[in-house]
Amino acid sequence: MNSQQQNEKEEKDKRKQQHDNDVLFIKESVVRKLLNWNDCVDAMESALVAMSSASSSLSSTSSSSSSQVANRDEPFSYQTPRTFTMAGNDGVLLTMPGYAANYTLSMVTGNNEKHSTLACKLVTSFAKNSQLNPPLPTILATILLFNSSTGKLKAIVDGTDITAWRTASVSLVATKYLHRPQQNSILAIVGTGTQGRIHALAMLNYFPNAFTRINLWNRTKARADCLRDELNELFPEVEIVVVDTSVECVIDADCIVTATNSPLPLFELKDLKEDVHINAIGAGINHHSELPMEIYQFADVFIESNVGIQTELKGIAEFINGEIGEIIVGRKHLDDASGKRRTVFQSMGNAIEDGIMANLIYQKFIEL
Ligand SMILES: NC(=O)C1=CN([C@@H]2O[C@H](COP(=O)(O)OP(=O)(O)OC[C@H]3O[C@@H](n4cnc5c(N)ncnc54)[C@H](OP(=O)(O)O)[C@@H]3O)[C@@H](O)[C@H]2O)C=CC1
Ligand SMILES: O=C([O-])C1=[NH+]CCC1
Repeated sequence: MNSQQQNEKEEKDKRKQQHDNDVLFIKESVVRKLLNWNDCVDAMESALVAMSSASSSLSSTSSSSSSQVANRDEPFSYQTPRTFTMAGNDGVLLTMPGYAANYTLSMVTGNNEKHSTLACKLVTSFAKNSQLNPPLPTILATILLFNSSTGKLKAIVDGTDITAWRTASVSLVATKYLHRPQQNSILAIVGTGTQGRIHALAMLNYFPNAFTRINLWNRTKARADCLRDELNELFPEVEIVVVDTSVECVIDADCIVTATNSPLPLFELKDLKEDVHINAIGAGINHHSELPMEIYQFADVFIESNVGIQTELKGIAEFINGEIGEIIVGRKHLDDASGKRRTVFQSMGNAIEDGIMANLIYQKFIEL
């Protein structure tokens, strides 16, 4: 190491020491600059694996087993079902604490260094925010990130974009493992709010050349028109079509994203192709109101984590085939015998994803 490199290293160590003493605030505009699809997908794949390790299922059900797993080398995680505090008729505050350990971020860091993270996301959902002037996002989030060895708060990270990007990135991982889009595919985005928009961007960026057409549907058509204009600018080679009904949106689609607050199903089983993958993101009354029960019944259904299903996915628990992480680590396989297959990724969102994302943003921030 020459003297210039030595100085740079000392400078960096000093800055790190300073960061260890301070509580950092990482604001939205900074978080946004540090997000990119490959890193987020890598991080979310690690999160899904950490949630599905054998140790994680033990640790999420009993406190004594969590001490048994503490010395293991494999990735594992611990989280409890999130809490919901109603705030009047239109709002709710969710608390989402989680701990993940021994996970790697090889695509981001280029090595197999192990990481751990302890975090709690506080997230609100206020249905009428889009009607404000100027409008606010419906979902607003903040992530408290702790030193996972001492418990000392190390950063407060704006979590609104993280929530959007991590949800779409988890859908990308689910789509990759359950479906893998082929060339000349058609994508349907049902609901073009924050999640619908970020999913469209994610799918087009991460699976380049797969989708030749995107069908967009939104209850308020102007919002779908806006997204069409944005996508036309960014992806002139893709045909973007705004349609009048949610059924029209999905009827010829190979891959579907539903991202609405609809309390009622948006289409039926008979409206779908035989070989189709659905990422079901939105929550109406609960996290499975956008699809009719018969779709869950006649599809392979995968989720992120078994934690919280008894409260949030109760109505479909009997149809769930497993966690995405179980497919990633090879503990479960899709039955390929039929040739044609309907798959559903029922998304819920959870704390481990947010903790791993917040820690990734923190690492990138202190290395700027
Ligand atoms: N799985 C996960 O990890 C996450 C899930 N979510 C869920 O995703 C959904 C979308 O969130 P987000 O995009 O942030 O919210 P937005 O408010 O940005 O978008 C809401 C969308 O739902 C549509 N919508 C609302 N009510 C109905 C209805 N009755 N019928 C049809 N469409 C309806 C809206 O249409 P319009 O424009 O006409 O109002 C809009 O397209 C929510 O349910 C949210 O809870 C959010 C974050 C993470
Ligand atoms: O995981 C999440 O952050 C949320 N899921 C539904 C509303 C917010």
